[in-house]
Amino acid sequence: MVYNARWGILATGGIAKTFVKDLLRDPKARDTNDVTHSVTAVASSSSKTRAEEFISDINIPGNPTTYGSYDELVADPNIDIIYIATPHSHHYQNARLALESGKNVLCEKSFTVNAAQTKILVELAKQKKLFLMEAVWTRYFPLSVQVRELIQKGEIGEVLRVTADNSIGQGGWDQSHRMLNLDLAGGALLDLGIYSLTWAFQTLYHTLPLSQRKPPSSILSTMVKTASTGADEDTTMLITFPTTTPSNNLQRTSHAVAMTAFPVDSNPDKQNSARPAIRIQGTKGEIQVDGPAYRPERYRVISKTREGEPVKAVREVENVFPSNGHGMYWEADEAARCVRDGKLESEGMTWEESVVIMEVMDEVRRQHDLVYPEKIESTDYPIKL
Ligand SMILES: NC(=O)C1=CN([C@@H]2O[C@H](COP(=O)(O)OP(=O)(O)OC[C@H]3O[C@@H](n4cnc5c(N)ncnc54)[C@H](OP(=O)(O)O)[C@@H]3O)[C@@H](O)[C@H]2O)C=CC1
Ligand SMILES: O=C1OC[C@@H](O)[C@H](O)[C@H]1O
Repeated sequence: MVYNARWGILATGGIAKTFVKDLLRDPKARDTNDVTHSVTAVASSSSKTRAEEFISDINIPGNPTTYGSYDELVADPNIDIIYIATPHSHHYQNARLALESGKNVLCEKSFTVNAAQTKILVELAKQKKLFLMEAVWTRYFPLSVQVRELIQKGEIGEVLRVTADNSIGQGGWDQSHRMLNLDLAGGALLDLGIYSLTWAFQTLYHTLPLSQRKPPSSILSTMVKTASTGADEDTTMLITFPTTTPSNNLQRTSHAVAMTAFPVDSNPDKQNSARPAIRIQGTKGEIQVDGPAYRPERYRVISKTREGEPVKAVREVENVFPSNGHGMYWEADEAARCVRDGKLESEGMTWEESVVIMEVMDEVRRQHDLVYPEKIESTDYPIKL
């Protein structure tokens, strides 16, 4: 039996459009034969007309219902799961609205503005027996799954160090733009740094059995804020994970350097996407992942060669994007399967891991006194933002 997930789309901005286009691509093209997707409703906080335009722009079939408010959307009985695509500042209020109304939720990254908000959403989902997932789409790429499996199989030995960079070399946004606007929880850390942290965590944390996953023992960071709004524009984190599997009785820790920036670029000339944005370094070799970190295109496995040994061939694997998609359909398939199976959370991005990553970002912000407006940081509900 094929399960069809009926989606409600909350907000009609840039990523909502990209996500819905991927939802509409033929699942069979990516060998997904057990779930399909349909969009049954779209809501815009701007107007019902905006929702109608969104539908006609993308040519969404099936005549979805349109709403001029999110309140109406969450009351629609013909929705299995709501995709939240508002700015970071609004995720807590929007996700809470959906959960309080009994709806399953896939919410864009960063999940919320702080860990306290994420914890409340998780408790609510648990209490109401609803599915809730932070939409960290990169984790569901076949490439990410393969890299995690290679690490777990010991292909590069004990992984001791990861460097992950998600820097875009862009700027010049207006102060009100969501990338810079503190009222929308803008800045590099929450928007882009989350992907560098994703790589640190999915390699050094997620690859361990659940019982062995331990939050970082130390977090050091540096941050540069933009003069215009005070949002962070260049943030680097050094994250140390406690040892869980001592090798040869050596109490070694692993660590990650997670970087993100607006003014510098992980791939400056854009001519060659074969720049490793991520390096995963182990005792027996290294896996390099070519950026951008949020939409990686390939990885290569380089085995360590000892003096006198023949050099082993470098294995390079492309991440293929079936039906010329963006790659958001893999997370959508995962969400649909979880809802179908009555799972409340996804194994690829557990609630616990989302909370730990939010706690890392809280700590980095604390170290640099980066605070968003009180309304945005608040756990009160409902608040009109
Ligand atoms: N996974 C990925 O690759 C990407 C994820 N993102 C994430 O998606 C989210 C949205 O980003 P993006 O689509 O680029 O943002 P946009 O600014 O393009 O869209 C945001 C939408 O949110 C709604 N919204 C509600 N309240 C506000 C408000 N006060 N100010 C602005 N918008 C508001 C609007 O829709 P409406 O008027 O219809 O209600 C708006 O169109 C962010 O969390 C971001 O981190 C972004 C880009 C890529
Ligand atoms: O999630 C994202 O990935 C792609 C970036 O361009 C975007 O700013 C960010 O929100």
